[in-house]
Amino acid sequence: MPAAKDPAVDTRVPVTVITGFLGSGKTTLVNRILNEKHGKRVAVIENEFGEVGVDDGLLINAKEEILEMNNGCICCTVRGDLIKMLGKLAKRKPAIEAVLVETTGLADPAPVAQTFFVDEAIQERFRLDAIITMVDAKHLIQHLDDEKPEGVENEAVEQLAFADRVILNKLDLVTAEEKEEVVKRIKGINAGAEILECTRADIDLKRILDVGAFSLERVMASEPDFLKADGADHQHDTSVTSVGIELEGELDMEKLNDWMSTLLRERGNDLFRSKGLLCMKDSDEKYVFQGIHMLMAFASSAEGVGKAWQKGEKRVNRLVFIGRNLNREELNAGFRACLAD
Ligand SMILES: Nc1nc2c(ncn2[C@@H]2O[C@H](COP(=O)(O)OP(=O)(O)OP(=O)(O)O)[C@@H](O)[C@H]2O)c(=O)[nH]1
Repeated sequence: MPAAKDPAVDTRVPVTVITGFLGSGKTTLVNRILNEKHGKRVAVIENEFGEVGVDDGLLINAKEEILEMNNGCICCTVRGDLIKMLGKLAKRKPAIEAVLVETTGLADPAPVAQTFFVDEAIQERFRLDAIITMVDAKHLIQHLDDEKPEGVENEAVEQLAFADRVILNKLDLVTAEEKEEVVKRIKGINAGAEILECTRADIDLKRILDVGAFSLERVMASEPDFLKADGADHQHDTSVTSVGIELEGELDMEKLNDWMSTLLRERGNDLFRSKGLLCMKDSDEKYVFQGIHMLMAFASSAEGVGKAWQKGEKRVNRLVFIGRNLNREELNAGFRACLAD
């Protein structure tokens, strides 16, 4: 086992892994951290599930470094990319002082954590500070109870089990009784992690950043093979897929609203997540669509959500659906029909 360094003299760059199911509020938390005047040079590594990335358009225009990894899942195929990115960050001048890794909503955090202990060069420069798991208070129980095919992990359970801190987000969407039920379920999976309650990821960042909460010894005590696992032992639920659509042209807001409302009302159970960056007829603003099961919302860059279209930026609509039983042709045709005449 690699020797642990004394945290008091450990000068390595702290890395915070932000995990949590699809739509739980990870990007909202990253934006909050980037907005905060903490005076640190922070780099963000983003990994999104799906064929079309949207999160780059949702992160605020920060001076910080944002690195995208969208060619696969961070917990299996792209671990090499993560190591390469960290290697590059380590050479930055002036030096990066903190790294945030936002995983996909379907990632198992264990192999991501393992990266910081199996690669010597990474271990020299970085230390895994904490695994933070975001929880959508409204939808967590549904995801914990989701029946998986034989041998397939439930990501929502894994993400909680591995958490050093749990952020119980979206309290505005649940009653006090519902919240208590969610807390009970979280404690049933992970009794040791501190639970921080909030809405819109509004928490005291001192409770999650540079807290030295990850303990290799503790993980090894419950998972003795943690450092030996090669990622091949965990299987994703292949019935959950994504459909990404990229389409040029201006959309008709009314048609889009009608189509999306009907789609989420009828298919919301299977549609875990939908999100998009959109171009509306007669508007220079970039619109953001956010869907989580049956809940949906539109916002625009005029309201401070996402970034406005940049000068010279090609105005292409990007929309992604993640869920079960997705019908690609139907989704493509439905979206295309929302184009303005
Ligand atoms: N009502 C409510 N909505 C929230 C809260 N926190 C975040 N949201 C909204 O939930 C949606 C998803 O938030 P994100 O931060 O994009 O979630 P995410 O975990 O990054 O999503 P993925 O990366 O797609 O897995 C957005 O529309 C947010 O504005 C909250 O506390 N309450």
